[in-house]
Amino acid sequence: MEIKILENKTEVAKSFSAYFAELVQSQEQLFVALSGGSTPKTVFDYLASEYRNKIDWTKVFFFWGDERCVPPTDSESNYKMTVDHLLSKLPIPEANVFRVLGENDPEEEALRYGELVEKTLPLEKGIPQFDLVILGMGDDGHTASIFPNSIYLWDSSRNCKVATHPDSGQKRVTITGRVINQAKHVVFLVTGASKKEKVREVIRREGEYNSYPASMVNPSSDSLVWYLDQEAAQEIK
Ligand SMILES: O=C1O[C@H](COP(=O)(O)O)[C@@H](O)[C@H](O)[C@H]1O
Repeated sequence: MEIKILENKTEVAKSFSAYFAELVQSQEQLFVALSGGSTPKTVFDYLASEYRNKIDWTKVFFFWGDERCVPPTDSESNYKMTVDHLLSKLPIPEANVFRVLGENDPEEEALRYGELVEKTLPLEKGIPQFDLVILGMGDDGHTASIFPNSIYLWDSSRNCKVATHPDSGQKRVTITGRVINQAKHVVFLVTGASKKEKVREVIRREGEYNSYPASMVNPSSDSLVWYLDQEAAQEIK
């Protein structure tokens, strides 16, 4: 595991964007699973303004690692956030964007999306292989939409499952552990002081770490990078 500690969210965005651009350049095509959350928003803004014309976006295929079960116009939608901050500003073909249909029945959509991922991506040991999975970590240690009270979803034999937010009861569609850990590269983007305790526990394997889904991320490729700002990294320095 590699840990990059940057000054602030903007520096995280800069550093990750440079890594992303290199990755696109090194491959003929790049299958990426995006996350929602606060840090990607800044990263997407940065990519859109600084890399709009520096990346061949026709080589990039966007999927989502998790989505809230709401229409694509809802302010809670991870897809909407990505459109507003990134996709609407890029010369990327519509056919390269594979959103989770959050407006559909959650169980049917989890099945459909899992099958879509399986028929579109290359398979490695029978499991769809993303080139890059981008993850966030919630203050409670959740990642994608696998929450601590439903950590069993991690080990599902399916590519996608329906998850339920523990407080709001909102349904989500999430990729499962087998897909995350099969990716060629996995990146965590985590910023802010509210994450510092879980960052320490997960990275140092301390306290209740094994009840946090984020601690199950361990790609078989061994390529795992944590992008942290100073605030999130306070307790591991
Ligand atoms: O609900 C979600 O939260 C996590 C973490 O988001 P953050 O705002 O606490 O950084 C995110 O990774 C996930 O995609 C999103 O749906």
